[in-house]
Amino acid sequence: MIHARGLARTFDTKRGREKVAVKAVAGVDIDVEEGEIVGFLGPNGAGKTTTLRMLTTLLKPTEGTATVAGYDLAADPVKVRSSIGYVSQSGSTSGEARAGEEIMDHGMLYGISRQQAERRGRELFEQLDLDGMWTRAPRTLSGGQRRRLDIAMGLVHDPKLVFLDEPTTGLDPQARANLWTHISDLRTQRGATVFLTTHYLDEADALCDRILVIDHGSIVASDTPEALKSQVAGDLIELVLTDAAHVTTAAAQLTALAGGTAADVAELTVSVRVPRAGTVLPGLLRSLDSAGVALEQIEVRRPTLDDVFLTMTGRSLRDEAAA
Ligand SMILES: Nc1ncnc2c1ncn2[C@@H]1O[C@H](COP(=O)(O)OP(=O)(O)OP(=O)(O)O)[C@@H](O)[C@H]1O
Repeated sequence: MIHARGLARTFDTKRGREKVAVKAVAGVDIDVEEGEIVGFLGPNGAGKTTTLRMLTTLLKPTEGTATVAGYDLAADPVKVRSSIGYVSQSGSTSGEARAGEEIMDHGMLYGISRQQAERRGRELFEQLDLDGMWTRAPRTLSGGQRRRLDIAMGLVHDPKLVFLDEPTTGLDPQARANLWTHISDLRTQRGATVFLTTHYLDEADALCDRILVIDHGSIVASDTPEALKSQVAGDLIELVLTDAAHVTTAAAQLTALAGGTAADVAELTVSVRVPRAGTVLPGLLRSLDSAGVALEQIEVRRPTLDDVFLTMTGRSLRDEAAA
C-alpha cells in the first residue's frame, strides 16, 4: 500500500540573516502492506508530520520516490489523493455548517454524487457512533465526537488507505479508548489500511500491528510492538534486599544472569534486564536463598515501548508527550 524509498524533505529557513537548510526528513524507506495498522512514533520535531504530508501529496519531497495506494507519488498525485483518506491534526470541520452538510460537501469535493455522499455519510455516522449528530454544528460536539466526524470526513470517498495524524491527541482516556475501537474497525469492517502518527505509547501498543520509530528525520526501528520491546529492552528484574551486606552477592548473581552485563545497584535495590524473566526467576530465587540473601521485595517489569524509545533515542517519549 505504501512503498517509499529515500524519501526526504529539506526546508530552507532563515536564522537571522543566514539561510539554513533544515533536513526535516532525511531519506526514509517505508513499506506498509494492505490491511496493516502501522504506527509512526517519534519525539516532537522528528519528522512525522512532514513524512505524512509527503505521502499524502500535500508536500513535495526534495528527494526519493514513493508509490501510495498503487500510484506513483510524483507522476500521479491526483490518483494518489483520490485513493487515500487524510485526517490532519487540526481536523477539517469548519464549525459553521451542519455536520451532515460538511460531510456531503467533502464527499462531493472528491467527485462522488450528492446521493452517494449522503448515503456514505449516514452509513459512516452510524459506524462511528455519531447517530443524531447529522444536523448538529460541529462546534457543539464533544472532542471525541468531533474527532470521529473528522475521521468520517476522511472516509466518505471510501479510501482503502487512511492517514491519521495524532488522532487522539487532546481526548480524555475514555474517548481515546473509544476511538481505538473505531480505528480497529476500519480494518475489520472495511478492510482499510491505516497509517497513523501518535505520541502515545499505549496507543501504539494497543492498536498497531507494526511500529516505525523516527528520530531526527530517520527511521531507527520498524517491528511489531512485542518484538521491539523484547529485542531492545528485555524484562527488568528488581530486587530490594533487607540487608546492605548482601548487595555484592545479589549483584554478582544478577550480573551472571544477564550474561555479564553489570547489575544496577542503588542502595538496597539491585536490578538487571534479561530477555525472559519468567524462565530464570525460579533458579534465581533458589540460588539467592542458598547464598542467604534475604529479600524485602522482588519485582519483574515487562518492557514498555518507552524503554524501547529511551534505548533508541536517548529520550523518553513520555516526557515529550507530557510537554
Ligand atoms: N515549513 C517548514 N519550514 C521549516 N522547517 C520546518 C517546516 N515544517 C517542519 N519543519 C521542521 O522540520 C522538522 C520536522 O517537523 P515535523 O512537523 O515533521 O515533526 P513531527 O515529528 O511531526 O513533530 P510533532 O510531533 O511536534 O508534530 C522540525 O525540526 C520542524 O521544525
